[in-house]
Amino acid sequence: KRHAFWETQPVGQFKDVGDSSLREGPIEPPTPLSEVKPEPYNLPSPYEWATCDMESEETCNEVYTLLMNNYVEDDENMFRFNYSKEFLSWALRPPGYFKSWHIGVRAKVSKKLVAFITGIPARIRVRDEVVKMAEINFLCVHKKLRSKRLAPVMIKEVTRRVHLENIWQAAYTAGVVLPTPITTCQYWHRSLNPKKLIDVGFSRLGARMTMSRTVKLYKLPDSPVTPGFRKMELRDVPAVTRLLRNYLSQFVVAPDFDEDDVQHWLLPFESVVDSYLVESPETHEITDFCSFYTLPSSILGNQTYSTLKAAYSYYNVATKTPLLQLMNDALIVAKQKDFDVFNALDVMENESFLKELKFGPGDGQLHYYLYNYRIRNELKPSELGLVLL
Ligand SMILES: CCCCCCCCCCCCCC(=O)CSCCNC(=O)CCNC(=O)[C@H](O)C(C)(C)COP(=O)(O)OP(=O)(O)OC[C@H]1O[C@@H](n2cnc3c(N)ncnc32)[C@H](O)[C@@H]1OP(=O)(O)O
Ligand SMILES: CCOC(=O)c1cnc2ccc(OC)cc2c1SCCC#N
Repeated sequence: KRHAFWETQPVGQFKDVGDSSLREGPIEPPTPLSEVKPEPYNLPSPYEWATCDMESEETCNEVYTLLMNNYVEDDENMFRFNYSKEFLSWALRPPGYFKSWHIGVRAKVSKKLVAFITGIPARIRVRDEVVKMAEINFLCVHKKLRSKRLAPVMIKEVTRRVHLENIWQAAYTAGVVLPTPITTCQYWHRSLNPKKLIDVGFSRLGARMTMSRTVKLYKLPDSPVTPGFRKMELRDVPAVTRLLRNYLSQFVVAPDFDEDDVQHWLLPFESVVDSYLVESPETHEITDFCSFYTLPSSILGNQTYSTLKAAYSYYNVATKTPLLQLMNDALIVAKQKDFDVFNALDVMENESFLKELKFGPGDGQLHYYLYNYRIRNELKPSELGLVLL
């Protein structure tokens, strides 16, 4: 069978695509908590479940090392994501998080961490419904344990633990096609250090282009051009929350951020997330906002370079400054911070600036999924207001 596991799950099935008789919303009703399986699913005998305490430096380090060696690689095995320990601790401990949703699999004898999957709670709005969901991420099975059907067991276990907290929906992304994407996005890349990207083999010199001509093509001013452009501070949380909630209301699927969420997800955190805003010099009103997160990648099989420093566009709101100018200022500060590349998905209004700011389309796609929630028709990326880490 094509998807032996996913065809058993309450997700949109390929055979249902286009069936307009199916209503939008939950696919299955909640189960009474007394009927949720109280004990963990069975693992193959050499392995055991382990709840990972991400407040523990040692455990954080084990998770970091597992992911550094076994997490997502691009199709050409040129890069592998290398989420930092600080990033993982931040990404997994938002307001209201559950430690029990940070799930590891260890070898019983050696106690070695060999697999991982996580959930964090989030309020996600789908059209007019705000739904409590789990955002599932960092699913990883050690390279030596692949293709043993471990992933379905891990997915069922995180599902069980989410159900125990009376949450029945989830959101997740993947580079692979599963039943059934709610939308499919394209990655775009803006070179900040074109020489390095050419040296590692990601980019190629354009026809009739010299290296110095290419460096000049991607050159940026030394500092942002927008008057009042500054780093976000704690005192800005209420205004940024208002700005962001209003902006995100236009999208079909978007997070329902409150001030605590904004303080966690968008306040600058060194080497993890950067956020800037425009405070009008005249009125002191906060009119615009931009942010990006730091996700390095290991460069596989290159003698000269070991790490790619990549910035990923996060949430951006332009109400007075043109979005093009705001994002160019984001590129300028990312270059100042020595990032090699600035990546963005074609979600929200990003399409309006990608080509003009010299982003090039990537060859990877990112599929978005909802678990136990049917969307009537597939969304356009521009209808999506959700960025998962
Ligand atoms: C109400 C709460 C609900 C919460 C849960 C919601 C759902 C959350 C879902 C998770 C969201 C994660 C989001 C996330 O973390 C972001 S996507 C990143 C996923 N991780 C990686 O790509 C890291 C490198 N790869 C690996 O570690 C392994 O290849 C993994 C572990 C990916 C699969 O391990 P394996 O050794 O290669 O494979 P088997 O164990 O033999 O299992 C094969 C089965 O797994 C299905 N598969 C493969 N990749 C998948 C993926 N990325 N999502 C979902 N399913 C995936 C595959 O279709 C097949 O099922 P099928 O036979 O039906 O086709
Ligand atoms: C230079 C442009 O490519 C990347 O930044 C990059 C870096 N590391 C990865 C690790 C795993 C990986 O697996 C899909 C992709 C990358 C990519 S391209 C897609 C992410 C973006 N933007």
